[in-house]
Amino acid sequence: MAAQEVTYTELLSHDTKEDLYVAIHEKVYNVTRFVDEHPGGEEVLLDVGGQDATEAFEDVGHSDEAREILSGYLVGDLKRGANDPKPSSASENRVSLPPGEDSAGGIFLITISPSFVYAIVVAGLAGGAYYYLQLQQQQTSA
Ligand code: HEM
Repeated sequence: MAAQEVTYTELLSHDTKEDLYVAIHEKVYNVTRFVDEHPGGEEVLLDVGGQDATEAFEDVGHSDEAREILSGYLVGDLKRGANDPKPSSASENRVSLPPGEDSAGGIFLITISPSFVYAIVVAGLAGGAYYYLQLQQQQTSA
């Protein structure tokens, strides 16, 4: 089945609560039936209705579940004409990032730093204990 194409002009015309399209990562979604269910409220969805919502969607850091919900409302690919706005640089960058790269970086820092601190504390304790034992030995042999 060939993917349906939605022109930018057509996207713009679906900007009301009763008929709401958004574009995310160059795909167009009909989120009319989702507006009332959106955990982030209807207002934010109406704000980006009929527009490219990639940046707004990604800035919030939506879950994989949110992305799955989204895929259920797919209409087709966004078709930009020569005079239509280009994707914002932020959305382009995000498309090229492997999914989860941001959070993976965060997890890496969290797992590295406590173990690093732990290693320093253990080394310090071991060194202190060794020094203390040496002192005691010197005292008893004297
Ligand atoms: C159009 C497609 C969208 C879908 C399918 C969607 C779906 C969801 C879902 C399922 C959640 C619950 C948390 C999570 O699973 O991440 C959520 C939360 C949220 N969404 Fe969206 N969202 C969409 C667009 C947007 C846009 C364009 C904004 C603009 C700012 C937005 C703002 C928020 C906010 C602020 C929350 C957090 C609500 C809270 O935790 O109180 N969403 N969204």
